[in-house]
Amino acid sequence: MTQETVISAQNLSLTFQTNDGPVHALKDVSLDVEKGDFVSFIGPSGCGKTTFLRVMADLEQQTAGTITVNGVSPAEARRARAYGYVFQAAGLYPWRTIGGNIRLPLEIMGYDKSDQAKRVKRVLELVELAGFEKKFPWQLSGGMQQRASIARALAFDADILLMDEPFGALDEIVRDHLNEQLLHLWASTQKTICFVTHSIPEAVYLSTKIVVMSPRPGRIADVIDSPLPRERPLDIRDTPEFIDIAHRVRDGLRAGHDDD
Ligand SMILES: Nc1ncnc2c1ncn2[C@@H]1O[C@H](COP(=O)(O)OP(=O)(O)OP(=O)(O)O)[C@@H](O)[C@H]1O
Repeated sequence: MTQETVISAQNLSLTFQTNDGPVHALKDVSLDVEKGDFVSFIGPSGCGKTTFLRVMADLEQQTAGTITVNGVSPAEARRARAYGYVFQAAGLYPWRTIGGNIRLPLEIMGYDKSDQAKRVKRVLELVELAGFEKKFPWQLSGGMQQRASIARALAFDADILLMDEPFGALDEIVRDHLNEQLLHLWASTQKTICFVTHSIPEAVYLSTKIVVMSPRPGRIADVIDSPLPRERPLDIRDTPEFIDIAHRVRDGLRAGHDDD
């Protein structure tokens, strides 16, 4: 099978100039993400996970190195609406209903009204918010708002989903369920997903590739190609294979800390 590289970073560095001096958020990061990969980025706070995602999304510019998204610059990929982005905070417009928030990118992209309605219904079911379409964000819990923001990023079917700790604020049962749903969605749509998390089990459960990062400056400490099958029931988390990968992630995180 020929692989198609969707995101390619070569010796990518990003240094923020601050009043307290330069902050080396990313240093010499090289990574290829293939079409259909589910890549998790895991590492301690401040290791540059969000910054890396923001460079992919053209929300930050690297200070050295190169990066392409779908073979073009992040700016061109953004203009081509190559990706949906789910932020840590839900970021819903308070004056729009949940349905209205999810519909917004579809309206901007010119989907017809009946297609908009179908898509809103489908993604609301996917995140278990069916029936909440007419509610306003402030009428939902924080976790439900985050699920709505995930629905919004799923609604327009971009090939790439960039997800920055989307499930961090959710309780464990809902999180497990959304993890399962996300895997189903990924398997059925063959999207490429880049996913930031602090959770080792979440990274191992979801990913085909786990990128372990270390701080100061943000570098890649380990890249683990998961040997787990793509079809994953939740109880795969009790298997020796799963536990082995989790150990390797933990070792990578620990090695990064030793450099401090
Ligand atoms: N706009 C900015 N200006 C200056 N420094 C920044 C800026 N954005 C991020 N940083 C710094 O860059 C480093 C990497 O930040 P980043 O948010 O990418 O880390 P992270 O791994 O996503 O952390 P967390 O897990 O806490 O979300 C941190 O030291 C942070 O303080």
